[in-house]
Amino acid sequence: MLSVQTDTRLSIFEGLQVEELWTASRQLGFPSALWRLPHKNEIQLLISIQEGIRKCQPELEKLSPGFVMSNFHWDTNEEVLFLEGDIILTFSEESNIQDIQHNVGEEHPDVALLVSLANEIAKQDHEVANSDAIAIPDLPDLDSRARFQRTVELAVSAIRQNQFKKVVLSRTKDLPYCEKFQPAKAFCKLAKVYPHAFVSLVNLPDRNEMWLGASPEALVRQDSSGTFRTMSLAGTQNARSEAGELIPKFDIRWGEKEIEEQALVSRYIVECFKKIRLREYTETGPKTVLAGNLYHLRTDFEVDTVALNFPELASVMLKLLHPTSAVCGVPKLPSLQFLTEIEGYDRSFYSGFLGPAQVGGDTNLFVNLRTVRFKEGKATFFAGAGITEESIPEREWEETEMKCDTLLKVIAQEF
Ligand SMILES: C=C(O[C@H]1C=CC=C(C(=O)O)[C@@H]1O)C(=O)O
Repeated sequence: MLSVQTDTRLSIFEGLQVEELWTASRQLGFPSALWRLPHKNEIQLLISIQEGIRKCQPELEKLSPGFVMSNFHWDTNEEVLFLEGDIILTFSEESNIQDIQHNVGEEHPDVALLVSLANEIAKQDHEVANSDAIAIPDLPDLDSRARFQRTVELAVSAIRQNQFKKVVLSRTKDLPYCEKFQPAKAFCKLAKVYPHAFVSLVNLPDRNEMWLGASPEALVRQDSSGTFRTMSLAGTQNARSEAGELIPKFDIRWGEKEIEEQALVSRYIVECFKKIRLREYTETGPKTVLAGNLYHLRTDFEVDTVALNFPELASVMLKLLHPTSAVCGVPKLPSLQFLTEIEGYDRSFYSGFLGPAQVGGDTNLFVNLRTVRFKEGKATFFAGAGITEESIPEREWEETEMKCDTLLKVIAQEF
């Protein structure tokens, strides 16, 4: 598909801010995605004007610029959601438009409508606050706590009976949110607070859902120079002391449980490379990394796909890797079966994958973690924890609470 770049000074988008365009696009019912890659300043906004949400095979190197999103339960022959990049705007940190790519000309009536609505919104009162938009309950949710801890006990006993070695069990936390809540504002706040994360906000109008997240975990990345990257991420510790201060990285000590939990994920990735007889990869780590309010253990893997003449590596690895043992378990099939039966809810897009494909020649898919779904006045936070033989149910519950807090503490605060 033809992609045209516009001189931003001559564009009808000139002067518009990311939040105005996001809100206008949402009001007009256009599927859209907003994201900020880890350690980057630019924010990108993709709007699908013409076709709504499509489905496609994730043959990543063959896709036109767009945004991919998949459920956790994804069979490798199944298609994934694809938001076509009819317009892709790049904003600087100060929210100025730096670059515009589009398949749809600026003379298209829907583009004109979008811009005129965004201009209207820009003129409106900016004082609408996000404060108190999400109500945080004072009381712990004892029912779901007891239920989750029971699933952990059952997992530990299944592990002791050698049904599997590790399983990642997850849960949700539902909170009401009101009309005042502005997701694009929450996105900008998360992007500022979590420079290490892949921060994203996706609007899926046909489901009447929005997904906001700050993921610490890359699944497959392949840039235009042909470097492929993935990582194993597991093991969790609070990064803040009781006084709320950041604990220095060098003070963090990992127990055997976490070291083994993360090593299982690394081994799983190496097994995937072995399946395709790929030996030329570099492996760095494990090292302690900060992810929002938490520390994790991470090992990075890198492959030069040009040297190996393997341009489709990202697509091949996506099918092999998902679901990794950071979100499912080891071995994959019995742990998947166990969690599907025991969790008692549908993970939907949580612990699936999402991200831009072929935008500027780069593909960056992340595991959909530290995420919240907004639907019909209910904000549903999702979090999981890796369960091994040594797991203590209460601690695993606390870990899922801390993971929910990664988003909750930031977006429920006053703006
Ligand atoms: C499953 C989640 O995190 C994964 C990634 C990092 C650490 C994890 C852990 O320590 O259990 C999980 O494997 C989640 O955030 O919901």
